[in-house]
Amino acid sequence: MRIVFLRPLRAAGPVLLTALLTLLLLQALLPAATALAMGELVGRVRGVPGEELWQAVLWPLLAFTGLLLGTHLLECLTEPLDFLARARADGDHRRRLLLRAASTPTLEVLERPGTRQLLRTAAADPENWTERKPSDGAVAQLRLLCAAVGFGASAVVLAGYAWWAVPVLVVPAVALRVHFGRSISAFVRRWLAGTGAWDQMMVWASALASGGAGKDVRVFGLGEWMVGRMRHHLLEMFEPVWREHIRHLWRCLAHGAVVLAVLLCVFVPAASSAAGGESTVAAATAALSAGWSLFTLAEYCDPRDVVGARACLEATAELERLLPVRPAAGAADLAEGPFTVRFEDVSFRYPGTDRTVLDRLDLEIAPGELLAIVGMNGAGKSTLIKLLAGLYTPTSGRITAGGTDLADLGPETWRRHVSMVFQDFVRYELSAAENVVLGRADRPRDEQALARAAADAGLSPVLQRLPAGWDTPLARSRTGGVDLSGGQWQQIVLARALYAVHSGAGLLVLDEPTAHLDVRTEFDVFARLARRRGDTGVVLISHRLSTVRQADRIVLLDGGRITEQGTHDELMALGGTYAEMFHIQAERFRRGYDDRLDGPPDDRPGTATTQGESA
Ligand SMILES: Nc1ncnc2c1ncn2[C@@H]1O[C@H](COP(=O)(O)OP(=O)(O)OP(=O)(O)O)[C@@H](O)[C@H]1O
Repeated sequence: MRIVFLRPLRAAGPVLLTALLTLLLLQALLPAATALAMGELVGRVRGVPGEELWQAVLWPLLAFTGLLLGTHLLECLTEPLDFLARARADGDHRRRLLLRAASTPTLEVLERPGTRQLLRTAAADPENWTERKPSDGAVAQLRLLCAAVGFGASAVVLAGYAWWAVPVLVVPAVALRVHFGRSISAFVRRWLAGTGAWDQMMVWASALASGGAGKDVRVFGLGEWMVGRMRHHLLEMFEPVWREHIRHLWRCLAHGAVVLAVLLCVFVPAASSAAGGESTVAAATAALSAGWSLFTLAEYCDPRDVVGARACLEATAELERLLPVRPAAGAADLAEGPFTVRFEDVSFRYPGTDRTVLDRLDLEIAPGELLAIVGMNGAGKSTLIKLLAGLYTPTSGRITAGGTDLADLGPETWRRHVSMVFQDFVRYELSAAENVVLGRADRPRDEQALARAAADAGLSPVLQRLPAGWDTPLARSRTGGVDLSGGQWQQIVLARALYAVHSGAGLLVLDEPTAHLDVRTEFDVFARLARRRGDTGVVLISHRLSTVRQADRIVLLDGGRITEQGTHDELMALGGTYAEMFHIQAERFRRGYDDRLDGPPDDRPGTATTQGESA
């Protein structure tokens, strides 16, 4: 894969980049200029009477002093510009990467294990010394280019004083640089080969330090065992690294010996020819200085930066290939007003698996209908609503809304019309209000919709207890923040989905939205939802059949197909799997085992069939 290391630096902007390049170039040219100034200085001293010496050396001395000061000044100026250019380049890299990852229309590609690893490598967030940010590679390449110019300048100065020394020094300097780069690559590869063991070591390290596993560590006395596992994985990773380290050390010593031998090959003849009067001391001094700079310039760029950044940039290039850019809004849009959603002969398999989760399924969700989907664990209920959300596309068949295929609507258009509560919802460390208005983050905050969503989700008593009401951060780690209980979080997430509905979404999908709620709150929330849903279609997945029975229609999913459907009473009369599940839950409740069916007295299965609403 062809990697253009300098590309990330485009984000630094032309002015900053030109300034940085100029400074780096000047720094690279300093050794050649210093060699010239030294030669000139020493040359002026020779044969000048004492009283004229000061006059003779004044200008070369000033030039030499200027070069020394210039070295320091250039370093001071380069550092902040270098920092700024790197920050801009890496910031831009991360922004592009995260936007790309967040813009995939479906989750399919993100869920592949390979993609996750690529995202981690491309994240420009080094976790060990082998990893580098894109800016490290880019600046290293920039330095390499400047070093090549400086190298050429030093070679020219050297040729001016001792042409024969040029091949004697240049060839080994370049060869040693290439060899050193290869040695570093081998070292990095050895490190990377051990990252699996490192990850395993980190599992135990974080378990030992975490509060969650801390209980197991104490109860089962796992401390020593875990430390032993850590040590095992640590040695698994580091023993080969240490061996490579020793080899690298020997290589460095060998390099030093070669540099010394090569320099002596030039210095000794240069010094002896100056001593013998065949050349001047000035020529010897300049030649020695320029010759030495050839080797120091070879270190102007750290090969680790290039090798480390290569992995990051290769992962980025691979992600650019894998992750499609943000799709343009679909050409079609839904007509204003209520719409019907249809699953037409839909089958689905998760990518990389051969199990058919949904099998030629047909289903219709009418506007204003409260549809419940039930089924055993793993029946495909959550999968069905992920397809409905457009997070996956059907393997075959199609899903339509208002007669238009979701694929033609495009994910961005469709998501304005649908609102969801997922089983595994995310707790954002934001204020209560910010958490709710995320339901329509693309619009300005709508106070009326916010108040209605809070009332419908039964959130008002929770808000009253929050120290700063809507503005309270929902994380104890933030100043003035609080931690909510699981049920209270569920109400926040429900309010978020309802906020989207009050802002125009025509379909509300709830996957186990009340699993953490107490019975009274759940009953109130559903009573309000049933009463106020208007034209909004509601799809509800719940294992609590006392909640489900309020639905207009109940659909039983089994083996990826709908095997039963009807109202609660119809399904009970049918005496099939739904009725069996309901009886089992009722029996467990009667024996006091299961809290899933407990509810207001008139709501308990087996005790009453009518629904009441509480205020
Ligand atoms: N991301 C995924 N990749 C591969 N298989 C998956 C993925 N998510 C779910 N599955 C599989 O799809 C099947 C249906 O899962 P799904 O979560 O839809 O069931 P469910 O009816 O919602 O179950 P539950 O009641 O336990 O929540 C299961 O066999 C599950 O292992």
